[in-house]
Amino acid sequence: MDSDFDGFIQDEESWHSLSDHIRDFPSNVHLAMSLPSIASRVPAGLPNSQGTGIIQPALKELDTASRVPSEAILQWEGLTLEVDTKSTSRVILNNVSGYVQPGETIAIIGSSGAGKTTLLNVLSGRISGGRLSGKVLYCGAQRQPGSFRRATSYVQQDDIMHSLLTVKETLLYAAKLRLPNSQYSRDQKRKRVDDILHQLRLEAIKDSQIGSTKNRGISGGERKRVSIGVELLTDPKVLFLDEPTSGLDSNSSQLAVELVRKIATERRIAALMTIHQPSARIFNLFDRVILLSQGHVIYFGPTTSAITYFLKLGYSCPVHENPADYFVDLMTLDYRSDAALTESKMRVADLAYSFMQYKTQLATEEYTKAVFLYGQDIAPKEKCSVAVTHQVQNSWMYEYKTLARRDWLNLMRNVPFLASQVVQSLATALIVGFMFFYLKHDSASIQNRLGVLYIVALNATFPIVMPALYAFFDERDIMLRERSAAVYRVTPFYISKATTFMPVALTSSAVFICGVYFISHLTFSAGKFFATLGVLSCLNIVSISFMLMIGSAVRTMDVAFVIAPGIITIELLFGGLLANPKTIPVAIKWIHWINPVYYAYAAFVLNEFSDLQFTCSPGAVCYLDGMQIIEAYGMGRFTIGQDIAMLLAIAAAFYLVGYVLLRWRAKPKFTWI
Ligand SMILES: Nc1ncnc2c1ncn2[C@@H]1O[C@H](COP(=O)(O)OP(=O)(O)OP(=O)(O)O)[C@@H](O)[C@H]1O
Repeated sequence: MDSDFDGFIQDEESWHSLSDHIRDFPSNVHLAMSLPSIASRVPAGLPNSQGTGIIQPALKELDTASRVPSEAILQWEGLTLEVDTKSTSRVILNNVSGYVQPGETIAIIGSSGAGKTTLLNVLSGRISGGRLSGKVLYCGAQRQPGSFRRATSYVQQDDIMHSLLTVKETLLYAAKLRLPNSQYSRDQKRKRVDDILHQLRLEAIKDSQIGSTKNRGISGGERKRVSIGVELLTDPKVLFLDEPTSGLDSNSSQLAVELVRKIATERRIAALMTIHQPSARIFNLFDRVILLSQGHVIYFGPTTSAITYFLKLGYSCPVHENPADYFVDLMTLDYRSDAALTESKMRVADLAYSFMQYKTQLATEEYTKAVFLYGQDIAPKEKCSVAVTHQVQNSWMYEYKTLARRDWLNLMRNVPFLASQVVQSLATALIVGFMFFYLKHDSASIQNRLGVLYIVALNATFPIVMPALYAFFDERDIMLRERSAAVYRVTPFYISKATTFMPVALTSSAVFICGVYFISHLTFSAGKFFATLGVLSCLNIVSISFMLMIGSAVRTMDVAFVIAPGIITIELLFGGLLANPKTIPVAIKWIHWINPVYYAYAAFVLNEFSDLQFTCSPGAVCYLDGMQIIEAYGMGRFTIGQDIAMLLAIAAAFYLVGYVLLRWRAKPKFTWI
């Protein structure tokens, strides 16, 4: 096991030096160790604070829970998390204990890498990987993942939202999806949104778009308040916030914390937030603070007692210094030199050890009454209840309709995307149309007809898949986040995506085929035109299903943008024009049997050439009958109907695989204790 304390705590000399400091620490009580991982490293024979004996082993008989007020909504004891790194394992959280009561706001403060987010994730039930021990109790009982998730909310550090929705729309769709129809009417949901807008002072910007790095929207502080508002809609009993002030200026940071505190107090919500280095004003807003360093608790208690506590340890915070800065400096390892690092490690170990002793002392009656840690009762006595307000899920159809409306609104607002789809289709149709202008019925037109039909098929692959894949990744991240809060099912999301991308794909293909058909003068009859359009629509459906499958299978967009074009290129290679299907080696022949481009192209060729007659040009390879061409190119194996059936079967297979992969990806893989 390895940690930043290694090489220090195991070093006997360091422990002796540490014990010198500890010896001066409160000596009116019996000192004992309750932090097993440190205790186990104390060299045998180290004198205790009175210098009269050996430091006692952990006092197992001390029930730390007995010190936790009965109204604590969430309490955690002995949380230890160990993760494996490449060469060794590392302790990220070390015997962390604490609790939070309704109506109070607690800050987890520490330098970068102290374990703040990890602690918040463990408490909110969002930790995966590593070996986690200890216990987390909700209302004094073990947490049930489903009901705990519904009773709590988590505001993530990065605010991922639909950039084209307005503030009010964002909250309204969140209310529609998160609040059950059985308990909230449409008007009540709207009222709830208005209340949140008012409470978080968002009324002035309620009609502004959220925006993103690409299109400017509301400010960072406003975005954060919208994120908080979304999570407050369900009236959570516990609100977790990961670095809600990160990236904000001091005024916005203060406003965010002030509002959280105010709402937490008014609505009796227990708010727990990580914060890196708050200003003095923000620091004073917290009811209690947890100071973390290298996974160890350095202090947990009322904010107002922190200065006194550290003073008792011999660390006097200068009058004009921000206490939070002072504490974080104390807790931070100094990597500027070996000597500074050793000294800072000593100090941090000293602080961790001192707090551990305080915890032990608190078990005694005198200390329970002492001013330091549990002297203040923030919450009036109230009974904690595990019953949650929002347990009923909305119907599948309601979720689908709401998600589809939200997706559609987003899509329609994405004017550059829509315009580029239409312009691309129109421009390509004109170029292709005039390149193969007014095809005749001679030998040369055979090659041109085969070429133009291949481009029609090609135009339903890359131009459809790539932009949709890009849009899907943004949406998928939002879905994964909303799913982690059990906001809706995966199926309505998936079907909503499949159905909202489709009209755009079909429209751009229709624009393209109309242009090409009439300018190139492909064989025109209503039957042939609509048959081509029908096959093209089926290929579009396959492309959307392929996009969903890749988007669900691959974790990052960078990889998806390598894999998707690679597969499409193979499809085009085996599509029937570049290599004759009859001559493909047996070992790889199967590729064209599962290749949608082949079936679409075969149907196009069959449709176009089946009734055509050609004249022979002197010196050219001569085919008089279109059926000869179909036979020569290996395109007549199936009827158009069979080709369409194969396309739809491939689309169904892609949809299914994509759905299974997305479900797997969206399934929470968290460790529960
Ligand atoms: N799964 C993991 N595997 C390996 N190391 C991890 C893992 N999770 C967290 N860590 C490490 O644990 C330490 C604490 O991480 P955490 O994100 O909790 O820190 P933090 O206090 O929130 O820091 P910051 O303020 O920079 O976000 C870091 O050094 C991090 O690299």
